[in-house]
Amino acid sequence: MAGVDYLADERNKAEFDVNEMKIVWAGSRHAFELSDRISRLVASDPAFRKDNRPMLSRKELFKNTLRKTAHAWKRINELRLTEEEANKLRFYVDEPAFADLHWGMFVPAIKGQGTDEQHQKWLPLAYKMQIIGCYAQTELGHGSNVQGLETTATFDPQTDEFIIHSPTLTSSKWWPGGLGKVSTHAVVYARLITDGKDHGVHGFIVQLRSLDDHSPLPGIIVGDIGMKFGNGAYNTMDNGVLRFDHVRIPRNQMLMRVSQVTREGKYKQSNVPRQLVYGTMVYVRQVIVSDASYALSRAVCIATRYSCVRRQFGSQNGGAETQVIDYKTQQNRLFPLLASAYAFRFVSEWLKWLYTDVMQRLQANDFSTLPEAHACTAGLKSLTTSATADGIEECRKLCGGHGYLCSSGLPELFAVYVPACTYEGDNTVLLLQVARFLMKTVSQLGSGKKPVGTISYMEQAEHLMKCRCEVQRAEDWLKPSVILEVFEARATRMSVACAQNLSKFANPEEGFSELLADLVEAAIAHCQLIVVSKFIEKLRQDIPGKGVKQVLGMLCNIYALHILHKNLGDFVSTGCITSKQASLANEQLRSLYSQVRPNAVALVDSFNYTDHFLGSVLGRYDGNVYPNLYEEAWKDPLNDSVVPDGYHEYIRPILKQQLRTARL
Ligand SMILES: CCCCCCCCCCCCCCCCCCCCCC(=O)SCCNC(=O)CCNC(=O)[C@H](O)C(C)(C)COP(=O)(O)OP(=O)(O)OC[C@H]1O[C@@H](n2cnc3c(N)ncnc32)[C@H](O)[C@@H]1OP(=O)(O)O
Ligand SMILES: Cc1cc2nc3c(=O)[nH]c(=O)nc-3n(C[C@H](O)[C@H](O)[C@H](O)COP(=O)(O)OP(=O)(O)OC[C@H]3O[C@@H](n4cnc5c(N)ncnc54)[C@H](O)[C@@H]3O)c2cc1C
Repeated sequence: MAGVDYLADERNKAEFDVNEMKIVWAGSRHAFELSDRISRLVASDPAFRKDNRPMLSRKELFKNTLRKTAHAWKRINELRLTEEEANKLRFYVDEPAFADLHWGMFVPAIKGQGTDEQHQKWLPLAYKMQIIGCYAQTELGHGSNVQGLETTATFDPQTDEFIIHSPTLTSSKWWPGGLGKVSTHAVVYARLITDGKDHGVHGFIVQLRSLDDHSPLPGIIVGDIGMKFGNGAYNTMDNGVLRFDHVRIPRNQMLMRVSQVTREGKYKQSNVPRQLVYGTMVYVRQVIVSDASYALSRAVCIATRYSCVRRQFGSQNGGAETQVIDYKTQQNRLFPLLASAYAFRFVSEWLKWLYTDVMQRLQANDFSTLPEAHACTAGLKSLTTSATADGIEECRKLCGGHGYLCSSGLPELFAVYVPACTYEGDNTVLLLQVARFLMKTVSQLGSGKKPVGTISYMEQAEHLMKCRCEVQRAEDWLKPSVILEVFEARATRMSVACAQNLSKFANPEEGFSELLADLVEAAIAHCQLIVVSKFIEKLRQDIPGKGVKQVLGMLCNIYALHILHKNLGDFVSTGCITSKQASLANEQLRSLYSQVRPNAVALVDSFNYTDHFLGSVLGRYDGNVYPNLYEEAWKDPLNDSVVPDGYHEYIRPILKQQLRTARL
């Protein structure tokens, strides 16, 4: 029956104003209206259809992505969309493509590492997409260890050029998105060599393909690295391989904001930190945290709606069976993910603010907050992408068997999302960067250097090392001050314990290697504290709308207490809480699940996702799952004929042979 809302009862149960929550989720009324308008624009345009993706061959899939990107670009220009609107359009088209790397990495690399002159030359071309670029850093032999890259850029003073060369197989660039088949240019990271001296890795703008016929330029070998995990999924992207055979580029194509090579071949460094060469990664990690909240919220939306539609067991006297969302086990798996989606959304908003602030300071040559920005973006990228990848898979399981069907939208979402744990920095490697930052902070305690920003809690280290949690009743766990203190105490104690263990080693690097696993755990504790504290900060703001703040308060407590429950070992072994307090936290968590339950569907409606964007029969807004799931099955090309191709060659002979055997 068209037009019936099978989830209407669920929507009527909501205790808060959904329209106001939509604005909180979007970030502002402006952001909500923009997002709403663009999502409808995309959903109503048949050119952006995506339901056939898992069925397409790689070539068809890729060509389809080219077509969609060209169409998106046409619409962006026709409608004169702003950058914010264009970015939303890209988001709702929901198909990884070369343009992501062009806008998300190539342009920011030039902006962040180029000089004014280089901006003037390259940015107008890139903004009009008259050149298309990618970010060619990773090689076959090295990704995490950027300082270990092997590609060389040797200055030739005779011709005033750099010679870009791939000296070994392992120096082949490997993975850059958009490189395989599309990019005309790349920012290539290579070891700068002048007068026989190696100055380490720097960025260079290199043209790869002819702007006339797209053929690779002389000395360049370039192609796609092959199929990746999952059908459809990230295979819309042409991740590429690239080799250089003594390719010459003019000297002014080295990105020269951080350091320069003069006409005479002299190497000079500006008074900006060398780490700015890594600046594009900081930018993208911050974008990835925001994407994590969107990917997780999407999976949670599907699993929540479907859990209300799906019924199993519990029918009494012929009445309806139990909605699976009413099982406490389902709630215990689903609601922390719902809470995490909101938590990641708010922490990503804050991270965006932090990034903007750092950028403004950099303009004014204030580099003081760069280490914290690096630690926060690295740590939160790691924490949120790992939790999101696991969360999407959990949502698939929460949908039972039907979650395994492509039409649930969850397999493709998982396949497309899971590389986020690796790209832009392997999650463990990034946590170790946080750990280094923590160890440095601990070692400076008492030196007079005040820890600031997200690490300022360490200023209270003396208190946090010995404080006792005051919880006596389950409700005490609802106090933000209580939650904050135990998270701060746990993070401090884990960091200090690592620092004490490190000090037992004569060689600090040897100690660091030995303690890697503990260091990663300390880094996770610190990052979880950031997420919890930013959620609490959000709740201190004025949030209008009936019941909105209250229900967000429940989610904040669920997020914190669930983390506490999952990491009881840390909290109890560091003496931050007692086992009795742990069981009170669990009791409070159960009560919070019951309070959130009537609001569950409204909380996922607040994401304001169209059915097109969700791409899931199970997550449909109207909850009309079964007829649509049934219909969807018949669309599979395997059902085009009643008798399958291959019957005569393979099935019939077996059947006949079995008949003969049976007669014997
Ligand atoms: C239609 C059109 C629409 C148009 C619309 C237009 C709208 C716009 C559209 C927008 C769309 C966007 C979409 C995006 C999609 C993205 C997709 C994803 C693609 C994925 C791309 C990638 O995958 S791309 C490669 C990333 N590859 C890594 O990620 C390597 C990790 N590996 C390292 O990152 C380093 O190698 C590692 C480990 C730090 C060791 O670094 P190292 O060897 O130097 O060693 P150390 O650890 O000693 O570090 C030395 C000192 O540097 C400090 N430091 C280190 N990093 C720092 C940093 N970043 N910033 C500051 N400081 C840093 C550190 O804290 C130390 O500081 P100190 O000395 O003071 O202690
Ligand atoms: C889909 C996708 C898109 C990508 N797009 C781009 C792109 O556009 N441009 C680009 O330049 N690159 C790109 N990459 C490459 C990506 O950035 C790297 O793969 C990533 O940084 C991880 O590096 P790696 O592959 O060298 O992993 P490795 O470092 O080899 O990791 C292997 C294992 O070793 C562990 N490990 C490594 N070092 C340490 C250490 N010091 N301590 C403890 N454990 C360690 C890791 O935790 C991991 O478990 C992309 C990758 C993917 C998957």
